[in-house]
Amino acid sequence: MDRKYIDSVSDHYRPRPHELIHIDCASHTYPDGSIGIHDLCFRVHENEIIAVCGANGSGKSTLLEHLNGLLLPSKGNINVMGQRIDSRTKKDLWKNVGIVFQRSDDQLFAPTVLDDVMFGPLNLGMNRGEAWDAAMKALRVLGAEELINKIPNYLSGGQKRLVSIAGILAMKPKIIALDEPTSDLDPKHAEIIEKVICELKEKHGISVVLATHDLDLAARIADRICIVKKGSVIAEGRPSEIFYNTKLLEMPD
Ligand SMILES: Nc1ncnc2c1ncn2[C@@H]1O[C@H](COP(=O)(O)OP(=O)(O)OP(=O)(O)O)[C@@H](O)[C@H]1O
Repeated sequence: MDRKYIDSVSDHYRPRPHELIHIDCASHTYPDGSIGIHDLCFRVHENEIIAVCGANGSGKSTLLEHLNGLLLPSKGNINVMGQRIDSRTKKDLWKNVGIVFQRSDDQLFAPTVLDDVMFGPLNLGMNRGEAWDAAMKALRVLGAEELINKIPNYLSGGQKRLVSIAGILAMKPKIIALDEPTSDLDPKHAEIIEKVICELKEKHGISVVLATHDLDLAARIADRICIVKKGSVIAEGRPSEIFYNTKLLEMPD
């Protein structure tokens, strides 16, 4: 693995929180031969916010989709809470790891917001009463309960984002991955999403992995930043370690 750029000041001297996900991906190659990620090692610990940052096409979304087994390494392993994930076991992951996609339209399809948010819990085997409770609780956490009877298609971009997050939260996952959660949002909605991400960790003990181009957001809320370049993690550490590393910031794309 080419780790020559990895920041050696990383956090080996800090107490290690419990590891939830460990991805060791020698490569993920798409059917057309494009390499999405390679030589990449990525860990998610209990109760942390990780920001994955990098240029367009650097592999952020590909990495996120490995977190819940939506994609599997062509060569390599994923371990989630001690279980090795393969095509047979990946379904077990879906209740523990939820992904909110970059385009909310990819996720919303039911006739009403409530149906949409209840879909995941019902799919996990909750009865209608339990699914209703889980959906309403998730919508309340996001301050979006007044949207329950709306048609998802007609929501604003910010509302769609909130409902997409609610749909994942209602499944009570331990980890949530958010792909570009604040892109296309006005400052007010971006601020709501930022607050929600912090609360997911602080009040609900959920670990959050976000892929973002917004370095200010990453610096404000992440416990750890991973910089991805051309499919590999080239540096990781606390925001202060990453953003004061001028050598790293001056590296060309
Ligand atoms: N379905 C696919 N088929 C073929 N190649 C793909 C596919 N999805 C992604 N890729 C390729 O994999 C590489 C990584 O793409 P990825 O979408 O993970 O990057 P990203 O960092 O999320 O980009 P962006 O910031 O633009 O969303 C790119 O070269 C991309 O062209």
